[in-house]
Amino acid sequence: MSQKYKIFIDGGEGTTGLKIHERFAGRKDLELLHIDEEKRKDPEERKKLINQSDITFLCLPDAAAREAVSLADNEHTKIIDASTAHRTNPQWAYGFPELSAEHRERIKTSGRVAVPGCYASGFIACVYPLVKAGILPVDYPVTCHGISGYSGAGKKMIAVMEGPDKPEECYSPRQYALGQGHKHLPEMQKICGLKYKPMFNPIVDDYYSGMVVSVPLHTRCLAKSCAPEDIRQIMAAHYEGSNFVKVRETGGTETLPDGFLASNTLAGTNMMEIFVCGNEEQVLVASRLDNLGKGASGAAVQCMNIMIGIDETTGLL
Ligand SMILES: NC(=O)C1=CN([C@@H]2O[C@H](COP(=O)(O)OP(=O)(O)OC[C@H]3O[C@@H](n4cnc5c(N)ncnc54)[C@H](OP(=O)(O)O)[C@@H]3O)[C@@H](O)[C@H]2O)C=CC1
Ligand SMILES: CC(=O)N[C@@H](CCC(=O)OP(=O)(O)O)C(=O)O
Repeated sequence: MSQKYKIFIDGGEGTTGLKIHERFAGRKDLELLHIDEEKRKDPEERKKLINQSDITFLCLPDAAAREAVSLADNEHTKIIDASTAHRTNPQWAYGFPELSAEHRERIKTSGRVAVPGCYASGFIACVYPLVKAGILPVDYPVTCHGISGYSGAGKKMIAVMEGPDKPEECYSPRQYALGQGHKHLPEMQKICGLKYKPMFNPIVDDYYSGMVVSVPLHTRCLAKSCAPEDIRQIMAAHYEGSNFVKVRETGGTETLPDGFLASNTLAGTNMMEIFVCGNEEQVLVASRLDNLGKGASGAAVQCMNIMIGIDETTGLL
């Protein structure tokens, strides 16, 4: 390989940034640009490296991600942003290539790619195909439940959960965003084309990473009456041929040991699994993924691979 892509990870010492570093181990087609430890928050130094790079990853809080974009002052550098800052910005590609050929093409040709939120990835994976197929009406009052490992909240929560003064309540699952203002709601609604914001009930639990996102549906309120197997077939057709999104062969609880859908089994991978369970009246569509994998660093590297023309089936992730 003659050309090496110059890569800078802004926020490379954070949870998502470190996972991207891990994914790059052994990649001979990439040259990583390193920032001095003491200058890693210095806008001048970050600006220099951003503009030297072919591709910069932003693994930063939203405000710092916006600042980083403003520091890029050349036509060449492509930016892949893991934060929430640009996910509903029409000038940015939404980095979920399995949604449609148009999404994949936009990622391939864009200089600015926003990586989907972790819960948002799980939700959109379940809902987008059903809206597109005309099964889920856009004015359906959608509800969503999510359970995530604590790494989803980044370094600060990891320090609390793994520190010596871990509060007693952190040994239990904790529901949050109770006021229905979670930061992923805008992208969930916009990308799926829903008329109303979904009700979203996230729970963070006492394990490191992995998540399950589920969407309960009353079949009588769908555009046409659907059994779980009909919905599973729609999902399977949508994701047919996908390397990283797999729709489980059999619906119902048969695919799940003891009927439990564990949240941590895809940790460390870029995989997502879709399950369709329930009965003629009530269907549950659920996705399982790693919040740090397909929900963050895996998705970011997958987008980069698409941008530089690497075949997904090579397994470089
Ligand atoms: N964790 C997850 O599962 C997911 C995270 N994301 C998103 O990715 C982004 C990063 O998240 P995550 O890795 O979890 O967060 P972390 O808090 O673990 O890491 C953020 C990193 O950014 C650094 N940082 C903060 N401000 C600046 C600045 N001005 N200049 C340079 N570096 C800065 C922090 O420095 P310091 O080390 O000093 O704190 C830290 O190393 C966030 O926007 C998050 O919402 C998206 C999907 C999933
Ligand atoms: C467990 C936990 O706290 N999770 C985070 C979501 C992390 C994430 O994905 O943030 P992005 O918006 O950058 O995607 C939360 O609910 O805010």
